[in-house]
Amino acid sequence: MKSKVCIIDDQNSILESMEIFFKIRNWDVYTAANGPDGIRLVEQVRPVLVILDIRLPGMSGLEVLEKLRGRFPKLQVIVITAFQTMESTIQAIKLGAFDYLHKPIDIAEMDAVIRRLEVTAVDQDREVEALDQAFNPTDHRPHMISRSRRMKEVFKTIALVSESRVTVLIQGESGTGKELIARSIHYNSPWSDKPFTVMDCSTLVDSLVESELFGYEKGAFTGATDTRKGRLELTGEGTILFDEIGELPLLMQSKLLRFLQSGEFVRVGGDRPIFSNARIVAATNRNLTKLVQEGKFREDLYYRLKVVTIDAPPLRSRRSDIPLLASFFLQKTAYQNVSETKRLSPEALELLMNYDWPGNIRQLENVMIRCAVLSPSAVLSREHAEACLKDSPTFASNHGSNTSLEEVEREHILKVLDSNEWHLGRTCDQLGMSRPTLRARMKKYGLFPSDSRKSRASGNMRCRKGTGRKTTLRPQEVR
Ligand SMILES: Nc1ncnc2c1ncn2[C@@H]1O[C@H](COP(=O)(O)OP(=O)(O)OP(=O)(O)O)[C@@H](O)[C@H]1O
Repeated sequence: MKSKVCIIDDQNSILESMEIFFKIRNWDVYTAANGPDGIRLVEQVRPVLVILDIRLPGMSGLEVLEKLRGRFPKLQVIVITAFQTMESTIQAIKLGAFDYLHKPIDIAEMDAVIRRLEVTAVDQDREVEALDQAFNPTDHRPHMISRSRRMKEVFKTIALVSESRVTVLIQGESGTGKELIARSIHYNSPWSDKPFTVMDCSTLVDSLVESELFGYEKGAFTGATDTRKGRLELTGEGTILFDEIGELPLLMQSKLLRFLQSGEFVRVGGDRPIFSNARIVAATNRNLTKLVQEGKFREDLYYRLKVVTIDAPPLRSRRSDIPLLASFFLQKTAYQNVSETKRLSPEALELLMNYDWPGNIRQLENVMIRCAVLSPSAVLSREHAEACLKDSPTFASNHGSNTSLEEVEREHILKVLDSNEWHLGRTCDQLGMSRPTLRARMKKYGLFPSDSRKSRASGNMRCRKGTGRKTTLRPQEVR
């Protein structure tokens, strides 16, 4: 089926040349010479694209744009202006025009805009439409956005473990979505109406950990003027997440182990054992096996926790998720700020796809919020995305030139392997390499799927914990 375009312009010569331009590109073309006729035409024809002159007799192009935007939010509009006034251009972009062109129209420029629009419209519309269904602001369940093969495995495990109450250990770099995975387990379980509680083991002072977790009796220590329930008790039959479990002090590790073995604990200053049926999930961005070897983490506790383990993959090993996540965060920001959803230009998307994201999804979320809020236009340019990224701690090191050719080649091959989820055929196509050459290079550089994370992690700075973390808690949640 042909795509439809409506051209609204009062100049006959423009209508005619535009009609030819689109017809030879296999579009169905409809024309109108003024605003009211144009609006009626769009209502009848329902095109995917409108080419709109800003200066029209009677009703101005901006008024037409505003009316069309309100009624057809997904309609793409390219505005044409003979007068290069910044105000009307800015106004048009603010009102959601996809792009603008100046008269006299340069065919090459027009072609480039249409190509960009087609890529954006096809790729992003399909995704944003899918996201429209996923993004429901009144639905408070956690939304995990992904289409990558690696995350499908995670989703499967979440589905399987959520039906039971087994202990789950979630491992992964900072910002990979470990807490979101824990929430998904809880909210997909039969106990989703019970509380979800977070015990952040890294931020608590040693002496406070025990009373925070188990609670205390009145008079247990100076300042204990009342009896207080700890997080375990507050969790009831719900789920308690031990975030950054690797940071738990050794003394508390043995107390937690005792609880895991018996299901019972005692409040600080108390003597009555209390039974808890809370579901335990632990998360860590540290290598627990290494901590065990170094004597910093109890081996028996480690095995108690890892009944089921889930590995949250770093974003750079599932680059196919980047467009979807970026669109999701733009949409979320627009909803939170009651503004229009910004879109990524293909060039901006390319930049995001080639970046390594050492701070993972949290970093991408922060960059997209910054882009959405600071971008003056509805379509984010590469330059703008670059400016928003540039404050990221590792951007410079990602783009530095102080590396040998071999290092660059290794990095590039690894990046393409990652983005194709280690599918060798697709990687060969993209690299323009034969399969034996690719295999030889992989051998030379020691690239194997399981090494993907290790080989990169060493060079990357970690995002500081807490940046961009949501602080709003739902009624059933306790932090
Ligand atoms: N698949 C996803 N879809 C949408 N948002 C996601 C996804 N994964 C993570 N996020 C978002 O990214 C941010 C970081 O996620 P989260 O806090 O779960 O990471 P984390 O691994 O627990 O980080 P840390 O180790 O620093 O505690 C959150 O705002 C979260 O909502």
